[in-house]
Amino acid sequence: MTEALKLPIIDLSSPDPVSTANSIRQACTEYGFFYLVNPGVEQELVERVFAESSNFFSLPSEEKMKLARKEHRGYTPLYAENLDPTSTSKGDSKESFYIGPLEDITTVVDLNQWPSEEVLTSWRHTMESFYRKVLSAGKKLLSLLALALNEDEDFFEKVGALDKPSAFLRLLHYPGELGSSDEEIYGASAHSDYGMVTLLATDGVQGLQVCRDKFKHPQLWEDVLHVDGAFIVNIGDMMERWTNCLFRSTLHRVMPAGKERYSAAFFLDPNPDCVVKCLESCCSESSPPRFPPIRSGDYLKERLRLTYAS
Ligand SMILES: O=C(O)CCC(=O)C(=O)O
Ligand SMILES: [Fe+2]
Repeated sequence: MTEALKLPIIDLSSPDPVSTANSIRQACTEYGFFYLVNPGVEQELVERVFAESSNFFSLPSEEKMKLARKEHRGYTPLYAENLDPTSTSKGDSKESFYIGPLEDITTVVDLNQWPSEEVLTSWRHTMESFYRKVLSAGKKLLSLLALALNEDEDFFEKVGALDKPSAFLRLLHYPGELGSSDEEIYGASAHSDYGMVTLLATDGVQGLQVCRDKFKHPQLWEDVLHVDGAFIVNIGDMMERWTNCLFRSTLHRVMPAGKERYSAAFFLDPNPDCVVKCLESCCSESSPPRFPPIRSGDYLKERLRLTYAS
């Protein structure tokens, strides 16, 4: 039996940054998860993203495999990924599509892969609009996270995290029918996110669960219900390092719902050259840094290598 978790609700449009930052601090220390309302991304756009996502995932497998993941952009088929290295499962029952930074074409080549415009005419435009809007919500949220950590609101800019951030939009599709199997198959097996912060849009089909205490046995998994118009935000491991574990990167997973499910996760991670080093306000003589400083790009590369190793 699982119970639904009542996560805190943070309003990104609140005119009072100080009280919002206080609420964020509490949410991140207690849960590492919260709902973000009024993110400045229209519901109509979110619905179009899911409709276009469905158009892509409905294409024949050979078509999708033409855009197979390269440079961490493009399509990953069912069972390609096992997020829980301790599990022997054949992989997660999800397929996905990654879209990386939308570089200014005058300065850097676009490494993204896009479905043919003849087949999916408005697909790229929809995804680019969504990417830009969520990135802008994420940057605003990071200024509040900085305040929540007693830093200046432009802290993440000053340390170089937001100069060409490593921000990846991942469209996810969990099929409804899985066929029979002896092994336990997860939509997404238990994991914590690797980076700074994740903003997740879900389509209303249940499945996401969190485990607030990973050391407790047996583990208690609680449902995170969908809230219309809200993003589900969670703290990633890199932010946990930055804050010396003050902010929690919480274990989560997606259970098969017996019903098809779409979601879109936006992983907002620092520029690869940004060095993640314990914040002064988060360590002391009695609580020294638990992790050495690390270049963000090196950390993420290793985590991704392990995920796609098998
Ligand atoms: O699809 C979801 O609800 C969660 C996906 C997720 O946790 C991830 O991709 O890291
Ligand atoms: Fe995740």
